[in-house]
Amino acid sequence: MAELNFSNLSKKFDGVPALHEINAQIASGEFVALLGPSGCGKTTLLRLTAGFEHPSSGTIHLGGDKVAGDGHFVPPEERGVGIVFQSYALWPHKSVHANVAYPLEVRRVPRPEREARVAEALALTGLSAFANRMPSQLSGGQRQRVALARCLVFDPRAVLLDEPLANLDLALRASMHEVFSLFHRRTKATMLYVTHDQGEALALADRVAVMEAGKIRQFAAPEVLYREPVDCFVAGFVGDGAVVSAGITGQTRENRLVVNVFGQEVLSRSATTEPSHVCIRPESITLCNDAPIRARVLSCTYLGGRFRLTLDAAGETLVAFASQRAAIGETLGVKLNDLWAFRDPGAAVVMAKSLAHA
Ligand SMILES: Nc1ncnc2c1ncn2[C@@H]1O[C@H](COP(=O)(O)OP(=O)(O)OP(=O)(O)O)[C@@H](O)[C@H]1O
Repeated sequence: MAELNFSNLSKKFDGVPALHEINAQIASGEFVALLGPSGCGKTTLLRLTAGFEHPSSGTIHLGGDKVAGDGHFVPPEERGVGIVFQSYALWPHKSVHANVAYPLEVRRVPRPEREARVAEALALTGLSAFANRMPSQLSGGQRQRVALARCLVFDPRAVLLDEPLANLDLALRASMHEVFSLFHRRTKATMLYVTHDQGEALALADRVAVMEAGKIRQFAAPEVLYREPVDCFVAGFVGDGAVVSAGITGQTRENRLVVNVFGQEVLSRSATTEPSHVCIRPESITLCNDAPIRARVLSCTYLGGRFRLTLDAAGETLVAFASQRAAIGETLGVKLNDLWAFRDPGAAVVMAKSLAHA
């Protein structure tokens, strides 16, 4: 397996930027998810890595070799990357065994070795009993496992997956998460996984690159994205909760900030002393009758074991968990603790604009 490196990578289609100055390093054996809304450039980054597109500028290195950029271009079939598509892309007239064996036939691997490697790939993906079936005789999840086995069998330098679970129903998606995790643990493959489903990205990846409008906004471990988002976009896109503007009023000896939220002083973790916003996750909210921040219940949904409430506090929508059902329209007290404060890069611009108007 090999590390993957993007350096100042940009791509334009007919002069319109789809990716802008992407810089990222993916370690050998790392599982990275590309997460972002439709049109943010995830698939374009994957296609550039596979060799289906040429970069407009910048370079891509795979395992230390330059595969694209600066006048170099290694074609897809020579990059040694495996690709798993949403549509499975299996040969319909070949059995499961023949589909998985195909990449080895193309590479002229001798039959005994081929048989051993196919058997191993089928065992790894739990498909040994299905070797003689045709793709039409398999479920969607089983077909996707064949695509995974076909990818794994030739020992690729990296595995690229483009929304591989998008065609499957919710229950099957959850069980496929375990298949992907197991696949990754056993093969130690370098994996680049495109999804717009944040649950999938946070559950599966070692690190997640959150993209928006052709740029990477934050590239970090799932728990860091959730607990320490760098800007309003990431805070709002990843995880549940609210993003509210807030100003600093003090600092504790433990380097916690005291910020003013809804007219109350609240302790916050932060990487800056000039925050513009706080991120309020459900875990930061305790509901208690005598708390000074008052919030009106907008909705109450039973999640099994607990209720998810949406609350209106001074015009902002908060999300909280409760052990008991709350009535819609009821007013509750909200206590905030352990928020995350950050400075949104856009905040300075907003301030400058409003000053200019004044
Ligand atoms: N071949 C192409 N020609 C012109 N524009 C393209 C082409 N491929 C992609 N684009 C544009 O580049 C931008 C990024 O597209 P891309 O498919 O990478 O987004 P994405 O994040 O994968 O979206 P989705 O989640 O909807 O698949 C979009 O604005 C898209 O319209």
